[in-house]
Parts: sequence; C-alpha cells; structure tokens
Amino acid sequence: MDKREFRERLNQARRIVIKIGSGVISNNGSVDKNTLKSIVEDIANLKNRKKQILIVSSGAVASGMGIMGVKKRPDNIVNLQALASLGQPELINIYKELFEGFGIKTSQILITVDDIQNRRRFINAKNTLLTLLKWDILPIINENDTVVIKELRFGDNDNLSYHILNLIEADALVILSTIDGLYTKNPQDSKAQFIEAIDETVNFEDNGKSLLGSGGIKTKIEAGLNAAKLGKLACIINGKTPNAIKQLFNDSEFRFSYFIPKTHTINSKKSWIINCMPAGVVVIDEGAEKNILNNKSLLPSGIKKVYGGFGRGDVINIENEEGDLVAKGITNYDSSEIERIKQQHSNEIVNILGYKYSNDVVHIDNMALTKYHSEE
Ligand SMILES: Nc1ncnc2c1ncn2[C@@H]1O[C@H](COP(=O)(O)OP(=O)(O)O)[C@@H](O)[C@H]1O
Ligand SMILES: N[C@@H](CCC(=O)OP(=O)(O)O)C(=O)O
Repeated sequence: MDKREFRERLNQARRIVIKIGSGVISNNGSVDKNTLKSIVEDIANLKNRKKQILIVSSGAVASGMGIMGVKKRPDNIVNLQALASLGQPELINIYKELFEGFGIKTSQILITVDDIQNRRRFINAKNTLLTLLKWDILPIINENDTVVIKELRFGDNDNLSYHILNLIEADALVILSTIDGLYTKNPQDSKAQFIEAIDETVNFEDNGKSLLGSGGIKTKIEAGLNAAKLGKLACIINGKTPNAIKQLFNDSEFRFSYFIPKTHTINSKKSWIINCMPAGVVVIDEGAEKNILNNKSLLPSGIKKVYGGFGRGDVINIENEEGDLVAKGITNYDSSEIERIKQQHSNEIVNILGYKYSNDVVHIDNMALTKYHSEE
C-alpha cells in the first residue's frame, strides 16, 4: 500500500484512536496548551466529519511534574504514581475546557492491564466505550497509573492504544509523538534515513526516548505492527507540528510514517486471545495438534500434561510435545479438573468430575492458532 492509498483509506476511516505522547503534551515542565489547542481543533474538525474519536493521552506524570516543579522524571514507581495522581485531573480539566470551546463533551477512562486481560472486564470496558461514542462523547483514556503495580503495567501508552484499537474495533490508530516518524537510526544523526512505509521486516536503531516518554520509538513500532496485523491503519506523526492531524488528512505533502496493513487478518476476539498473558499450559499429543490445525476443538483425550494453576475462563497456552506454541485459548475447565480428565474420552467427564461444562476443553471459536497466525 502506498502513501496515497493509505491516506485515502484513512480519510474513509469511521472510528479512530488518537494517541498523544507525554513529550507532545509537555513543554519544559508544564502542559503545552498551544499544542493541545491545535490538536483539539483538528479533532473537533474530524468529529464534524462524523468520525468517532477516542483519545489515549499520556501526560499525567508530566503534568504532575509541572505542578510540583519536578524537572527530571523520577525512576521510583511510587513517586511516578503520586505525580500521576496529581497531574491526571489537571490534564483532564485542560482537555475538558478546550473541547467545550467546540461544544464537545469529554469523559475520562482510567484502565489497567487487568481490565484488558480479563475477558469479562474487556467486554465491560468495550460496552462503556461504545455507549460513550453512541452519546457522542469523546473518551480520554490513560493507564490507571496510581493503582497499577509494576508487573501489571502497560507502562507506555503505545501498547495501551493498540489494545484500545482492538477493544473498540476502531479502523485506525494515529500516534502523535515528538518525531515525524521512524528513522533508520538516531534522528539527530545526519546519516539517519526516514522510513515512510513500515512492515515487520523493518530495521532500525532505537536511540532511546525523550526525557518524558516511557516507551520510545520501539513501543510505537510494536503497537503499529500489531495494528497492521489486524488489517487496521496505523501511523506516527509529529504532534508538535501545528495542525498535524489536519495536515495528515488533508495535505498530500505532509511527512509521516505508516504501517502497511495486512490483508489476511484475525477477528478481535482471537486477537485478544493472542495478546493475553497465559495463565497456564496444556501439552497436547500429535493427534490433537492435527485436529486443531484442521479447525477442531481441543478435547480432553488429546491432553498429556497440565502446568500452572489456572481457572475456568482463563487463557492458556496449548503446546505440542516439542514445546512449540500451537495455539492459545480460553479454557472451559480449571487446571485441577483438566488434570483429572486428561487423556480421557469426553463421555467420561461426568463420571470423573460429577458434572460437565462442555465436551471440549477449549472450543475452536475460543482459540487462536499461533503457528498459523505467525505465518500470515
Ligand atoms: N530510530 C528512531 N526513529 C525515530 N525516533 C527515534 C528513534 N530512536 C529514538 N527515537 C526517539 O523516540 C522519541 C519518541 O519516543 P517517546 O519519547 O517515548 O515519545 P512519546 O512521549 O511521544 O511517546 C523521539 O524523541 C525520538 O528522538
Ligand atoms: N500513563 C503515563 C504515560 C506513560 C508514558 O509516558 O507514555 P508515552 O509518553 O506515551 O511513552 C502518564 O500519563 O504520564
């Protein structure tokens, strides 16, 4: 897909996630209201064109630093959480005031990895966001920095914005950063070359992030490639450029990097499964692997071993005896139940457990084939 086609499709996109990085929001230790004004104006124009917009905004920590007069982003997680708690309401108020100038109502959503990984909470968050969009409200999303513990953090909002894109089944992800796209090496280096179209074969040197950012260019590339795997449009633009979003949509000369979307894609549920942290592992025999690759569910008879203590409804890895990850899926039985029914015929489940949820341990509709997936 060339740049012209990308921009044509982007102009047709109906639901768009716009991610705004910390470096864009902040200006020498305080919120850069001029830049935000220009972004808000452009978003208001997109809404006038009947596009549904969701913002994923960083900047809580940067805004808290401004309030406290802290010059260097702390490494200590407790200090970061306290600064985020201080900065988030300030940030959301600035957005609220700016959008009100265009008659646009905003709402705040603070989300954690848990809310995305747990299928019920994922669906719940999705329903809330869909309702807000139906009411023509512009949701402004950030990670719930003040409560998340280190192991359960997204950390960077690039990955969070990809998960929101998937959750809400949006058409496009526009990442606003402090740079106009991807370079082969340090953008300050005169030998660095601009990479306009990105796919999974891309080669680049990551030269570290800006003073305020968490993810750097690497997480933007991860998020964009994941979006492209779903067949979605994704791009990186320089959010510091005045009216950057307007230029992206209207000016064919505007410079930005985009990700080439895949044509063979998987659906939102399967993509959620693929991206979920597994709660455990089942090891399957050759026959079960063949069945799965032929689009059949995983029965207890094909399971040889169980690892980890997981519950019914968790996502588990399904591995073959060589240790290859064949698939990931939502399990109908917990680990202790599978331990008892493994290598048994489905007719025996009731006799062994005294009850039965289903003949299969993982139904094919709740399974994503990783081997097949990575070959796409
Ligand atoms: N190869 C590269 N191409 C583009 N940008 C890069 C590269 N290596 C490092 N960077 C830096 O990544 C930074 C953007 O990431 P980050 O600071 O996390 O921004 P944000 O706050 O927008 O998320 C830019 O300041 C840029 O200098
Ligand atoms: N949730 C954090 C943002 C994390 C962060 O800095 O992200 P990014 O600038 O997108 O790399 C905050 O609001 O400060």
